[in-house]
Amino acid sequence: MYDVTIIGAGIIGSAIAYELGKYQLDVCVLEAENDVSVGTTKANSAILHAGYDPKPGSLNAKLNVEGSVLAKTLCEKLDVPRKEIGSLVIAFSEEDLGTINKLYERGIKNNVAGVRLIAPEEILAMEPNLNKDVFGALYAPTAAIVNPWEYALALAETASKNGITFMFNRKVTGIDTEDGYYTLHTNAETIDSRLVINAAGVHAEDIHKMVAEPSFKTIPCRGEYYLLDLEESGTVNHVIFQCPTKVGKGILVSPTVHGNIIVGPNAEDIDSELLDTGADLANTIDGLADVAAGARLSVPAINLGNSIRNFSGVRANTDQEDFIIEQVIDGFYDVAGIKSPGLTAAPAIALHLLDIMIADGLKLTEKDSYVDERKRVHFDEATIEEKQQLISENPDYGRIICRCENITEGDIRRCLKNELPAVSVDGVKRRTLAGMGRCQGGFCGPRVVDIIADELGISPTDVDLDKFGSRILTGVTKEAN
Ligand SMILES: Cc1cc2nc3c(=O)[nH]c(=O)nc-3n(C[C@H](O)[C@H](O)[C@H](O)COP(=O)(O)OP(=O)(O)OC[C@H]3O[C@@H](n4cnc5c(N)ncnc54)[C@H](O)[C@@H]3O)c2cc1C
Ligand SMILES: O=P(O)(O)OC[C@H](O)CO
Ligand code: FES
Repeated sequence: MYDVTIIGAGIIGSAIAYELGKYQLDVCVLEAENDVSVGTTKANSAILHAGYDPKPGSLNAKLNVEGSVLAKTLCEKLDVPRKEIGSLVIAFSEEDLGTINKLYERGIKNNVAGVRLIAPEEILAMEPNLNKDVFGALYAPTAAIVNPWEYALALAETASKNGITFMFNRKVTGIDTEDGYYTLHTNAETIDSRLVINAAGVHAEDIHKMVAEPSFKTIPCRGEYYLLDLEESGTVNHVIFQCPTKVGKGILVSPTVHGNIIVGPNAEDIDSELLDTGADLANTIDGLADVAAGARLSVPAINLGNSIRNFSGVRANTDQEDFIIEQVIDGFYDVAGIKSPGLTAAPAIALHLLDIMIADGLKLTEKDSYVDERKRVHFDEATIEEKQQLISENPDYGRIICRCENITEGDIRRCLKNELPAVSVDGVKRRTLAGMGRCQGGFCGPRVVDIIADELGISPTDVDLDKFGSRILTGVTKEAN
């Protein structure tokens, strides 16, 4: 019997697991897929929003601002790439000026540090490639960019080191309400748990309906992106937003923590039936055309021809305006409708949930000791002396596998043996960046498949690209000489 079971290992499930890992509790995380961060957490704009956008007084506003502050310390402690580059919301008309004034007032009410309105001259000095027709902008210096999957992984790895059990390829298919506990049915074993936390992203409504009548409706909303080559680095220096509309914060152009430029997202409601079919994450001609047009309004000369990847993510929007964080029935909690700024708010959402659970009677006793730090080893980021040391200890660090991103065999083999190891080519990519470069794995992909097969002791034909069963190879086409 577990004390607490968390359903879902996205940023929300991982942030909750990280907090619960500090206490004397038996906790498990059930994740339908084969890794942390394979849902919405892996495909978003990767912005830690400053917090001027949400309605003052909402949970969304409070947890956004708190989460953005908490992320600063957390990312330092857990060695997660984060850069506080600031954001600009650009006004292109008198009407837009009215909107950024309102956002400024919201920023003040929401206690966002340092927000100010700035004039065209200052904007163009900060961003020379911006449309010269700019009327003004809202500057929020505390907005940051982050590596979202590394963030979730860092929280989950730390939770795992603190004794939280992560069970992958465990889809929750039904929940029985017993006397004082729950029985969760999965595609494998059944799990008994006193308390249950529903952090299942776009599927939170399905999980909710396993124990209670519907109380919210999910309206999945797709956002599509371009990711530009490192050559385009410097196109913009800040996160460049346009004025938000009723469908979202609009199309942004922003650096990523790896030095690429990310462009997107549009906002298109999609049929719930499409979820998990692959069609939910499709890129479309119309969607990408919207993104391109939006990006060109902000940065007229943006070089979308130098795109190395298109991708899309699905927002867990609901018919409720705010995040849904509440006890549904005794001992069962929803953390649902976690749309944007969920990535930013995640650590604050975890603490808010714990406060609710404590008020409901959960007793927390801190462990005598727990891990609260993490250090990544990335050959490419090491000093010359550290590189020499790594190679002398393990010659695998002397062999570059991913030439675009300078990732060594040592980096790849380590992530296959680490806490919560990678089990797929994309799992390796999320942990090491191998495959993230200009050729998108065209060169390094086959070598990565071989290394995974070797480490896991399986045939290359059994190596997955991403989700369980997403095989890349079907058989031998020609024998090596
Ligand atoms: C286009 C887009 C842009 C965004 N940009 C930003 C941004 O810049 N900044 C920001 O703060 N926020 C942003 N967001 C929002 C942010 O990405 C989400 O709020 C956040 O990732 C939600 O995390 P999650 O853990 O709730 O969901 P997920 O990451 O989807 O995790 C839920 C997990 O539950 C698992 N699961 C589902 N059903 C079951 C089941 N039956 N059994 C077991 N496991 C199950 C899934 O496999 C999944 O791994 C954006 C979202 C989108 C779509
Ligand atoms: O379009 P929104 O409001 O869902 O926001 C998405 C990201 O946070 C910003 O691109
Ligand atoms: S060699 Fe790895 S992405 Fe190009």
